[in-house]
Amino acid sequence: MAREKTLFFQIFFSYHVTDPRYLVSFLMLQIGYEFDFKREADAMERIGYFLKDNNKRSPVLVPRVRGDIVTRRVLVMEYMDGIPIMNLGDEIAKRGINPRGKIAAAAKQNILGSLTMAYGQMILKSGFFHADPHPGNILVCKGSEVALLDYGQVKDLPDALRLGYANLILAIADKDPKRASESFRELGIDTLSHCENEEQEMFRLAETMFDTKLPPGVTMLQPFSEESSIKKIAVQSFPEELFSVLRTVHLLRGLSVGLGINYSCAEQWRPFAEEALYSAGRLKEEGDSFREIRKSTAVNLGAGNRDNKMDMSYDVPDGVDVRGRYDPEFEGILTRDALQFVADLQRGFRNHVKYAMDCRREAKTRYNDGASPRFDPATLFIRESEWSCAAVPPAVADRRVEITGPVERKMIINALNSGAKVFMADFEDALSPSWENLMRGQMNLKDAVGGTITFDDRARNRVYKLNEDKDKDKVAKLFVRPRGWHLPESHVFIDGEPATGCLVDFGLYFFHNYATFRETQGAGFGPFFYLPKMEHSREAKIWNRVFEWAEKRVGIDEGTIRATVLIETLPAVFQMDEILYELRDHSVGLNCGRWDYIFSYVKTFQNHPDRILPDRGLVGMNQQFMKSYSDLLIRTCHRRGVHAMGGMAAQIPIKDDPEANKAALGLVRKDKLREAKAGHDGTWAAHPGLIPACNEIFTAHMGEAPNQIQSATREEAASLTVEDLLQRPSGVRTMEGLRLNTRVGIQYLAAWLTGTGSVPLYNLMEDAATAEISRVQNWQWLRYGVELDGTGVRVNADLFRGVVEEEMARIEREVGKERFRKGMYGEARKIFTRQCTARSLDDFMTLDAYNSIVVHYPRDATSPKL
Ligand SMILES: CC(=O)SCCNC(=O)CCNC(=O)[C@H](O)C(C)(C)COP(=O)(O)OP(=O)(O)OC[C@H]1O[C@@H](n2cnc3c(N)ncnc32)[C@H](O)[C@@H]1OP(=O)(O)O
Ligand SMILES: O=CC(=O)O
Repeated sequence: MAREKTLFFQIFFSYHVTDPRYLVSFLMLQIGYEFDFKREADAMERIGYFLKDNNKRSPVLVPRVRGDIVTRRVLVMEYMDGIPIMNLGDEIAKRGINPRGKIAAAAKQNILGSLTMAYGQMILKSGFFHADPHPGNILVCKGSEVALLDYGQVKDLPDALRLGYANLILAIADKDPKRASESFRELGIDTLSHCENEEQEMFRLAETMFDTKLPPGVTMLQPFSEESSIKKIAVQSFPEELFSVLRTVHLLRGLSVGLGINYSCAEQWRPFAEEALYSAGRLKEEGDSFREIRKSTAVNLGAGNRDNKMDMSYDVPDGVDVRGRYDPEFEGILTRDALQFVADLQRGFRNHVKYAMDCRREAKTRYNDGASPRFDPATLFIRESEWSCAAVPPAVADRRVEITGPVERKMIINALNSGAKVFMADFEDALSPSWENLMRGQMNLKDAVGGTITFDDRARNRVYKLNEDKDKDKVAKLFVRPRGWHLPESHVFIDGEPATGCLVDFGLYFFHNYATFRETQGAGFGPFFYLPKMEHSREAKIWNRVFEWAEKRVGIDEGTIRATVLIETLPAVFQMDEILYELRDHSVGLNCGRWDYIFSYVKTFQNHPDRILPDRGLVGMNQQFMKSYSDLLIRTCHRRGVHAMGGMAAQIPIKDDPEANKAALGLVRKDKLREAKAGHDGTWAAHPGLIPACNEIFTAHMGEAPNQIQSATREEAASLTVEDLLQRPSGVRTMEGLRLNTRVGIQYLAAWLTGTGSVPLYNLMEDAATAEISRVQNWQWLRYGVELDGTGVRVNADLFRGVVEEEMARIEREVGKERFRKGMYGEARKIFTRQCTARSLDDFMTLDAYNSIVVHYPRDATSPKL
């Protein structure tokens, strides 16, 4: 902070050294103001009202004044209970909080975010602002709320300067040197530049003076170094009124340095600058690009602006902190009541989830020490006794073809219209869980359940909407797959911790849709869910309790929410009866999540050199461990009276090669025929183009019967042994296998990092589960230095480095230079390589990659790393 003050005075002197009267009059004026308490009280009230009027909740606390007893010499105001921001470090230490941990980072972001928001609004929207954010004037109160004290130094910017400054903020945020130069002129900042690249230097000067962001690695600016813009450009005149802005920005920068958060206030203030210029008629709403800018910022120029309000934050209940970008469109999802519902869920179940994750870690240690998953003797009675799950709801008795896909608007409409019986709308493996994707996904589902969803594809002049006769069963029934228990939602903090991702997905979807869903889709049942990646029945028990809790909370009949559990981890195959038992009142079957299952095989046996997989392409349903798993699942489900769903063939239609397309479709048909014959009640399709074939095969096999629950008992599967279930898949390991894993893994991650969670690659569907196989298989081959068949070559770090290099070059050739340059391939390569070469295998690649897509408000504030 002291450094920032020095910098401010250095700049001050450099501009006014020729006329010391400036400094004397400036100081006299400020000192006079400091001792006029009546003026101070008025300023405090004016700013307090302004911030309250323009926000649902003021970003900072402004003390209330006891106006009746204020005089020029006496100021009486509300007592603010907090600690000075200078003591924040001590307080964090005193409370035993890790100063570099997530909680401390979250608190600091909150503090700086609140101050930035308040100052942006005051300076740019009102022009009347508190001009003294030095640390002594900032208190940190309960829940990281910030109180702003001491209104002795306030500034009332003339409109011309306020708008000129708004223009400069946009120039800095947009990195537009031309606009910055124009703004300088507009503000009356004259320079005497004789340097070569004058416009660029002016822009650097603008950034140095009016933005908080420091260049990478710099913690202190050196304004008078030979390289500095101030040296290169002599500032001849500078409007005195702007000094308070300059000083405020520099104090904010000092705070940000102190808090360890390097961020750009110009970027954060862009919406306020736009609002100011827009209201003054200087910025026109022109076409899509302007709307896009508005969408991507936190400003509310939409409905909320009609009454001239600018709501910049969600209305949250106590203990809830939404760190994701504010968007007025998301407000319909993030209502106070919905957030309260999610917070109550989180509070009720967080300890159960933590315990379950601890148990996962313990089991992992056992497997790493040589044990294998097995049936649990303690739950023999569940496996051996006769019991059934609750009857299948009539609305979903027939599930012969289910389509899956991310919660993307057009795909939701296409999937619901596709002719499939069910659409599994995915917040999990097919979705990259960015804030935007999650919130838009919730909005899309709400519209889908309400039957109002439409999508206007202007480029193709096509409007998408739901099939007209939805009452005639032409619209697929919706199942929603929330994320797995392990994934956090780092844009929503509850009581200082990131929320559990699946509780946010479930909570928001359930809260907004349960009533309509039950009326229009579920015939009194629902909503319906798919539950992923569980390893043990204790995790199913948590879900069961969540369902009971939700039913009770909203007053619907117990046992009417229904869920299908994906059996997609190796330990879970030994827990199928137990999982159904825990969910017996809420179950509607199990599903063979084959891709995650393969991934889990490698993960579970990561320390078992005798379990190394062949090429990924060879690990199909014909391998003994895969076939046995599907057979046992069918037997288990049918014995308990629920659906045994098949899985996903990876082939998708191939548009430009009829022969290849025929072959791909042939493989899908073969896979579906195997499933139907084995006794599955239905299957998954990745693409609408596969639905007719899947339908035809299941219908040919099942006829008019809605399922095979009664007819395909598969009693003989009871004799399957542990060895059948664990048998290592056979086949060769090849250089091409290693290469394919590498280019698929990197391309998938590159797509995921840019917001796409399922992609077609080499004519196959790729999502997080299939990409995980590529990752863990490379890791396994590297870890054990496997010999590639027919070459005598062993996989090692050098070989892998070369493969990565060559495959990156191939990807660049395939996708084209331009797309490659603009994409996230470099970052994806880094993550994928790190994951494949790590000493110990990370549980999930997406946990690591998630750090790259979490964006907290304010943007660029450091996000807690997982
Ligand atoms: C292992 C697991 O967890 S499996 C479950 C998770 N994975 C999934 O759900 C994958 C779902 N499938 C998909 O995402 C896509 O089909 C992909 C990425 C595999 C292929 O996508 P694309 O190559 O873009 O498909 P393509 O161009 O052939 O699409 C043609 C049309 O079908 C639509 N479409 C494709 N797949 C789907 C789908 N799953 N649901 C709804 N519509 C779809 C497209 O939107 C497009 O519509 P349009 O003609 O109106 O524009
Ligand atoms: O989630 C499905 C899978 O196959 O994995």
